[in-house]
Amino acid sequence: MDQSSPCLWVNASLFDGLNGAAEPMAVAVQEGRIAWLKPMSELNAADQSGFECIDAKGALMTPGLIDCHTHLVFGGNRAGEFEARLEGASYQDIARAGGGIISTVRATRTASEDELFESAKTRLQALMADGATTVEIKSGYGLDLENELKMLRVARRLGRELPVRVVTTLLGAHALPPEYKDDADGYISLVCNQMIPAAAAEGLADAVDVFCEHIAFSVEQCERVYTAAKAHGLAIKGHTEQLSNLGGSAAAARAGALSVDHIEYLDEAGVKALAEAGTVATLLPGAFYMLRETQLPPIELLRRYGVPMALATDANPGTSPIFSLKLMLNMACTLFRLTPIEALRGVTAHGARALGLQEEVGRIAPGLQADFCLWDTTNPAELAYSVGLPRLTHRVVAGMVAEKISEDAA
Ligand SMILES: N=CN[C@@H](CCC(=O)O)C(=O)O
Ligand SMILES: [Zn+2]
Repeated sequence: MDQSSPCLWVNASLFDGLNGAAEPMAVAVQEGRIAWLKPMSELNAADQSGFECIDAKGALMTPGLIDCHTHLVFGGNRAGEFEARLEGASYQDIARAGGGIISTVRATRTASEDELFESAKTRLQALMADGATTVEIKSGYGLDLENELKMLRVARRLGRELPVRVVTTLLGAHALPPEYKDDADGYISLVCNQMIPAAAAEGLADAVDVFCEHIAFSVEQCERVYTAAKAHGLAIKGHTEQLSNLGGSAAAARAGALSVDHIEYLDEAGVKALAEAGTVATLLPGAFYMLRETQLPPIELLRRYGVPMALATDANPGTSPIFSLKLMLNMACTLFRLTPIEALRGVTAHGARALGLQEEVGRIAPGLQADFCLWDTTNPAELAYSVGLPRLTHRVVAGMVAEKISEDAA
């Protein structure tokens, strides 16, 4: 991505990733990074020299949005499973009968790298059209060495070819592939001894994730994966407490996980463990909605213990075929009772923390990469309040206007 020439964005209604500003702000960008911020009332002529001035005309400026949990690369789709669930089958029943994740594994294994790239590109573009500038993408539908690496190569290529930062996560421990039926420990050995070393050696993964659940892997098996990941210098994350409480979140936190995700069944001991370890709780209201779950994540406890809450789409063909972070803002408020500002922090500052990128993206602050969005409103709460509007007018990545959707705002 090219670096931009020095730009001064003036008259912005700023939400900096944590809080809103009381008055219009000027934001200076140099060499793709935020150089400084100033209230408009303090801006003088000398500040502006050497900068190209762009008038935001009062538009809301937010950090570029961060989707810290997606499964964007996959073959086929699961519309049939959606229909079966509407007729009464549960996600767990479908998984135990060899459908669910395993049906996407079959379609992903037979797809070529180019086919996976093209379909994932369309999904990623949908997220970008909604303001995403950083997107995490997991493997997890290959479940053998060759196909897990294939998925990660596609994810890396998406980051190279599109104006968006892509963070990749190896999710070999997502489900038990048919070849290892009745030998989950043997499969975990494959993940630890072959997938993790290969993904690390080829620079294909930034982190390693697991699915800790009765229909997937035990706490002990997940701990083996964490140990191997850390030995190869990779960050760790977990799908935990989505369908039951196994204690997977506390185990992940003890191992130093960046985030634990889903967490509908998390209890107070688990919340305490997150607070002690500084692990982020990632909320995924899309899966909660699609599975018509009733168990709510422990939002009040997370607030009480000061655990940062990230928010993501979990975009995937089974539990969350939803490619809009803005819809997640609304769902986090309507379903989980987050405030609009908490929800926005979830897709900005706290989303960045869930990826270990808090010194790089997620806030509009000096030194960070200049990734931001302009919206045709002045009120941050409207991003969560309304679905379909307000419009994104500009998406800026590393100081460059990657998309200018409208002439109205600047
Ligand atoms: N919970 C496990 N994995 C995914 C679902 C994947 C699928 O059903 O294809 C999730 O995050 O919801
Ligand atoms: Zn997931």
